[in-house]
Amino acid sequence: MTVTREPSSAAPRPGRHSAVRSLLRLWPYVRPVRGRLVVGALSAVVASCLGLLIPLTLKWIVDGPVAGHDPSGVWLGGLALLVLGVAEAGLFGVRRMIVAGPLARVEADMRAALYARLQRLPVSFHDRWPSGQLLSRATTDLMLLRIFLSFPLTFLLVNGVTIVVGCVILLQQRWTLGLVLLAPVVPMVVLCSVFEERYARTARKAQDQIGDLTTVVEESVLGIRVIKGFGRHRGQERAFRALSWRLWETELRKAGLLGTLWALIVILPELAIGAALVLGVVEVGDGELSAGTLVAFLSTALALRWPVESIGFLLAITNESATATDRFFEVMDTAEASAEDAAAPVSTGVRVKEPGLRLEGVWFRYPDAPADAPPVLCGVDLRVRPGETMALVGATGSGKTTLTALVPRLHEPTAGRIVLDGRDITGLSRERLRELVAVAFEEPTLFSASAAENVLMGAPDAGEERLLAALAVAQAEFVHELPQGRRTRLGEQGLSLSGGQRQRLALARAVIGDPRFLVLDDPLSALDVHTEALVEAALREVLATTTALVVAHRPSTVLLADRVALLSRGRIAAVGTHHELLHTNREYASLMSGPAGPEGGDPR
Ligand SMILES: Nc1ncnc2c1ncn2[C@@H]1O[C@H](COP(=O)(O)OP(=O)(O)OP(=O)(O)O)[C@@H](O)[C@H]1O
Repeated sequence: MTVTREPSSAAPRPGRHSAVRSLLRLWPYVRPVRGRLVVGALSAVVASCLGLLIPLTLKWIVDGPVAGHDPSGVWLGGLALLVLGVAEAGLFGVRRMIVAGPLARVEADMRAALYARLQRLPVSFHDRWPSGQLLSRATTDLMLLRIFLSFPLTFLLVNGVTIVVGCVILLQQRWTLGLVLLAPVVPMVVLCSVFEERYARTARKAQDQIGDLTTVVEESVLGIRVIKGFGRHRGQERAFRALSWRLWETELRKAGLLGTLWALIVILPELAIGAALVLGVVEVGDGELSAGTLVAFLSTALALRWPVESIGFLLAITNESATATDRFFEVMDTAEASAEDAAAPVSTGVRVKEPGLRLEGVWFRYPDAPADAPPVLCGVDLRVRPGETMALVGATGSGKTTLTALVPRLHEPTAGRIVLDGRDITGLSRERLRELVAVAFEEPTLFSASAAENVLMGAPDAGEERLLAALAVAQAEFVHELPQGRRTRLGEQGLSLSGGQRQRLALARAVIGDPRFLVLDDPLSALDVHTEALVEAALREVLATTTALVVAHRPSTVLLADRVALLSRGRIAAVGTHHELLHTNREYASLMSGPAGPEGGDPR
């Protein structure tokens, strides 16, 4: 068995739009640099059209100075060719200089917008979307879009104009030969539209598979300890190889489609040029056409080869970019549709003059839970008085963590409401709610910043004194022993620390802001008995002035609380002091004394 997630199509996605409609959605990001893009495109159009003057100059040289044996005229013609070549190259260079910087800005702006949106998305969104899918959208997809804006977007226009101008020149030179050259246009248009549809599907598949692969790599790196500990590296390797194999197959299909299109796009015009050459030579032989005109005609046709041939390649990148745009906006749109505030039940606005924390008829079911699964919480009523510490006890899987996540609005209740100091939390701004409520989870997450920065996340404006006090409460003074003291940078996710050290830093982060409400999800589970006793002694002082809800598995943690609430089958089954419940409630007594609880869980 491997620990990889399902290929992701987990990431929900709507049906595909046309490539143009998808790409038009980039406009708000491209708008600020539109001037530069237009100037860049115009320079490239002028450069490309200057290239088309070269065959006309050749015609002048052949029919004029060469036919008239005029060496100075040939030199003049050569000089004109040189000037045209230099001007063409110079203008293409100018275009690059004009657009490179602004387009890097567009990419950075889009990435920043995506990152900001990801930060604001509800936890339920992150539960649903594999992280690799989000990573690949923020990196490879956005890079692809920058490449599209700087190259294919301009060159689809430039090559289109060049082909039209070239065709006019060809028809003007000799319309009969011109028609021969234009004959492949209709089959090529049909081919391109069939290709567009097929390539779009395959490109989408490949980009999603890159996301899946990124997820596997990310999970393997983050979970390297588990993988090594269980000797699962071969299984992981197999999973990775299977996914890369699938990606390889899709990439081969893409290459096959592109190869077929390219071959036809190259062969059809070559055949037409061959036919025109034969006809042209016959006409020159019959004296109906000058040699210079034939040279100019064929040079123009050859000059149009690259613009025509590149169309397949440009269409391919355009298609992939449309897919990348869809993938980018799938996240941005989901965010708009399911942003926390939008998902929140409408605030009743009722002000109850009652301090403390109250849960009223709270129901909750995870959005991605199976349809036949019962709700995790089924009408929870609980009141925590101001300054009181309420322990929340229940069997494993009874919904304690879920309940605590509702208070800081990491999830929204399906029904019912949560009231802090008489105000429905849905009526409080996010900032106000974060000021009022601090949380510490059983699985402490630290960031690759210094120990002090991690703690100060709980109160960015707190000074040195409060930082030291919070570290003392959490018995996290070990940070002073680190190589650079509390300024020591912690490794990724704080993995350079022990589980207990991480928990203590997370606890310090929760208490530093001196919050009115403290929600602790079994915050001492990784501590040894001695350290736990020290933290509890210090925490008692903090809890004396704070209204707290503390998930507890062990009697020692329960004893921190004034009262205990027993969560069972989605409801609060009993509330009382630890000793009252021990004597009056068999389920509670069994949970606290060790044997498996009634839900079959391990009460630890
Ligand atoms: N993101 C999720 N999506 C769907 N179901 C979930 C999700 N998270 C938790 N659950 C389910 O919700 C139920 C309650 O989980 P929760 O983590 O709240 O239990 P708990 O009482 O805190 O357990 P423990 O004591 O082991 O920490 C479990 O059945 C779990 O499988």
